Amino acid sequence: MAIRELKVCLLGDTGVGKSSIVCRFVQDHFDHNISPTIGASFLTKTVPSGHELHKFLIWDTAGQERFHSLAPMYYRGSAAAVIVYDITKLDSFQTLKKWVKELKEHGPEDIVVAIAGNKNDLGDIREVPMKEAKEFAESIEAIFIETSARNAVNVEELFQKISKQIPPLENPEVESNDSFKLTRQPSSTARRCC
Ligand SMILES: Nc1nc2c(ncn2[C@@H]2O[C@H](COP(=O)(O)OP(=O)(O)OP(=O)(O)O)[C@@H](O)[C@H]2O)c(=O)[nH]1
Repeated sequence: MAIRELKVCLLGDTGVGKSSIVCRFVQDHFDHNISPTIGASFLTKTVPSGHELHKFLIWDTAGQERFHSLAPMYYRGSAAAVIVYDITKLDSFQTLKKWVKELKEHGPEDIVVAIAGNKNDLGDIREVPMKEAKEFAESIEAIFIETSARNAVNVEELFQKISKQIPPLENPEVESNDSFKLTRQPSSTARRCC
């Protein structure tokens, strides 16, 4: 079975739960006291997708404004970007829109964009209506899903949806032989997610 390496980056405001989503996806773990990412962290996970295996090379970026200028290193060459907002923070949805604009202007042309409304376990203090976010996602032809890293809701599904959006290889043999050749990845300050 062909293994395809797919670079994926996570973008979004600080505290929306990017690292927690990655941690849930890769290690099925949630840490209430997770610390903010410094620079970016890198993790991988391989999942089956049709007749292929998708090895996600996941760059979890730091949401703090002081790290914003590093982001192009992570979205450059990405097959997909997951832009995360916190459903309880309207501001984080505005930040998401800025990321969409930046990706459109400077990101890879064929990048798959997924919008994740995280912390949906906190629906009683919701500030971003699901309908509004869904309509926005539709308007830019992005994947949309609400997640809870805390309760393990829709995190696997988020990455499955991304896998489905990636067109299958026309010549799997070539990629299969190449599957362990990595393009150079930018260095980063790695952080244990959990
Ligand atoms: N209730 C709830 N809390 C969550 C969820 N996901 C993350 N959190 C909490 O939100 C806080 C921030 O989570 P992080 O994963 O560090 O957020 P981040 O987006 O990676 O933040 P930066 O690294 O600063 O960019 C932590 O206290 C998490 O425990 C969730 O689904 N539900």
